[in-house]
Amino acid sequence: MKLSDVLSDLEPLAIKGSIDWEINTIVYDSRKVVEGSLFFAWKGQKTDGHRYIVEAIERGARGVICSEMPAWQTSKETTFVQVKDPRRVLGKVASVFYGDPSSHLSVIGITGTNGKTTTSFLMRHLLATQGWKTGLIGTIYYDTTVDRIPASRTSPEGSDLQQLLFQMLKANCQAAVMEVSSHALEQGRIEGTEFRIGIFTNLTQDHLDYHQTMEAYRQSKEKFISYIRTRKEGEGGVVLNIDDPQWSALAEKLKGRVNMVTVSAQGKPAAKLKARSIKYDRLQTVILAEWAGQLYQLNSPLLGRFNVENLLLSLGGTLLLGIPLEAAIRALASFPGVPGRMERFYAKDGLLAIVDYAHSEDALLKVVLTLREIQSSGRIILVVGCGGDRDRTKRPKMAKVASDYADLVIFTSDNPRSESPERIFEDMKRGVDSSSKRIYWIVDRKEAIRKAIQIANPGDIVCVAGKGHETYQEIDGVFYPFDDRLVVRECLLLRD
Ligand SMILES: CC(=O)N[C@H]1[C@@H](OP(=O)(O)OP(=O)(O)OC[C@H]2O[C@@H](n3ccc(=O)[nH]c3=O)[C@H](O)[C@@H]2O)O[C@H](CO)[C@@H](O)[C@@H]1O[C@H](C)C(=O)N[C@@H](C)C(=O)N[C@H](CCC(=O)O)C(=O)O
Ligand SMILES: Nc1ncnc2c1ncn2[C@@H]1O[C@H](COP(=O)(O)OP(=O)(O)OP(=O)(O)O)[C@@H](O)[C@H]1O
Ligand SMILES: N[C@H](CCC[C@H](N)C(=O)O)C(=O)O
Ligand SMILES: [Mg+2]
Repeated sequence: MKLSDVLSDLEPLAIKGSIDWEINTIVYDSRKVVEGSLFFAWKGQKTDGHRYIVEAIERGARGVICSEMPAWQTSKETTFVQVKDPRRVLGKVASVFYGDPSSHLSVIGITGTNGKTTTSFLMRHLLATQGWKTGLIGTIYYDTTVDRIPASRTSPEGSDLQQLLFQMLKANCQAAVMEVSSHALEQGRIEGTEFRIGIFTNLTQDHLDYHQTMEAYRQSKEKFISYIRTRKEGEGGVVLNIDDPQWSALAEKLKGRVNMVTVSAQGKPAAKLKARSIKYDRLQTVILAEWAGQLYQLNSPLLGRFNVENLLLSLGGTLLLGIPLEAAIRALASFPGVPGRMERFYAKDGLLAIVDYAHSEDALLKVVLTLREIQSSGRIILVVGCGGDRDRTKRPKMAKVASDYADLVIFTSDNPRSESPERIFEDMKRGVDSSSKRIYWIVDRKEAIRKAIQIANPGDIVCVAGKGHETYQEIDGVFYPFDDRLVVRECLLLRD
């Protein structure tokens, strides 16, 4: 494909050089440039991509898309196209370059603060059991059904996303399930992608380091609506969790304009799909759900009331795709779970340890409330920390939830990144009575987990929250190997 073929999608402000040459590949990182690349340069938070234009040209970039034309001349023959926002056009151009893959796939996007990964795994499982070959893009990995690569971010940059969708199409996938983060919506990473279904989980505090206010955060999530295909009659649709006040307001706004399935784990009468009763123990959850005036029993190995929300949302997605509800409900019983989400481990003496990914106030609250409900007499021992270089205001709130609801808390490190763990502790201490005898502060996460499992009695539950599936501890730009699940297993063995 030639540069001239994507020019209208670039919405150029100015062009210097030839547009009559074949694009080999589309790149936004100078370190990945190869001969014949079209390099996109934008001003980021850490650095300015324009600084790397020379390097990109030296590596073989044939064209540069930038927001500021360089003042200097290159000795090589390079085309410069000036656009208003290079990042926002990246996805669109890449979608044209890769043959508009999303228009040939049923793309199901999931957004919201918590539950995206869980709902996306559920959705893929449901589609797979109906014989749909389905790719997956999200926090844990990108799976094209041919390749599975660990994810660097929840929602990939525009050109990476289009390439993944293209590979899924090449592998004869019918569908792709994707987590859509608020960062992606804000930065336009999903430009050029057409979604058949959009699922909205919930909206609670997170990422205020990036969005500053909850209103800005909400607005970024709401942008997702405009990417959902509603052109043809009966084509696209949205699934909204109306237990969340933000999404129930959105449901009102969208009424009559798009196909919609509203769900409620709290059994709200206005919801189309709602839980009428929920029972669960340490092993499974049993839900009586109502749809179109009929009751259905749903059994799931997933633990926790919050997972009822995720289960109903995924069923809502399959309903919009025309999959019979009975078949989907049957399939849910065999769902194997999500790595690092309420993942259970047992010691020989019966001690239950749970590894979970709760790293926001709401998620942590939902998790400890679940543990309270399944715990009969023993204690809840919680190991948790707060991430560095992330929303500082959630730290005292997370610490308060931990100390209010758990019997014993060991606060520790969770990816301190460029911050000192002690300084993160200071922020957390604002939410708790740090002199409490029920609270320990141990920077070394391995030590913290070891202590929790060591002091636990067989009837207690130890919950290690925040890192879930992660296999590293990020300190000062270095990713040290670290896996809560491995450490927990190791410590449980030591109890024998
Ligand atoms: C806040 C944010 O979204 N940051 C991402 C963003 O950074 P940025 O635009 O500010 O870019 P930058 O690092 O300043 O660099 C500017 C440009 O120079 C380029 N560059 C840079 C160095 C070089 O040698 N050559 C070069 O060309 C970069 O590729 C980039 O195009 O674009 C970069 C390139 O794609 C990402 O690496 C970076 O992710 C950082 C690592 C990150 O931590 N992002 C997190 C917060 C994130 O995106 N999270 C969401 C939500 C998670 C969830 O809730 O599930 C996600 O979708 O993962
Ligand atoms: N529906 C829900 N409501 C509240 N909390 C939830 C819900 N589903 C999951 N959680 C909690 O949030 C944690 C993260 O869940 P999950 O990974 O599914 O969400 P996510 O939206 O993908 O998160 P992230 O944006 O960090 O990738 C879980 O480990 C659990 O503690
Ligand atoms: N997507 C989230 C993941 C947080 C995971 C937690 N372990 C942390 O590092 O805070 C983020 O990047 O903010
Ligand atoms: Mg996720």
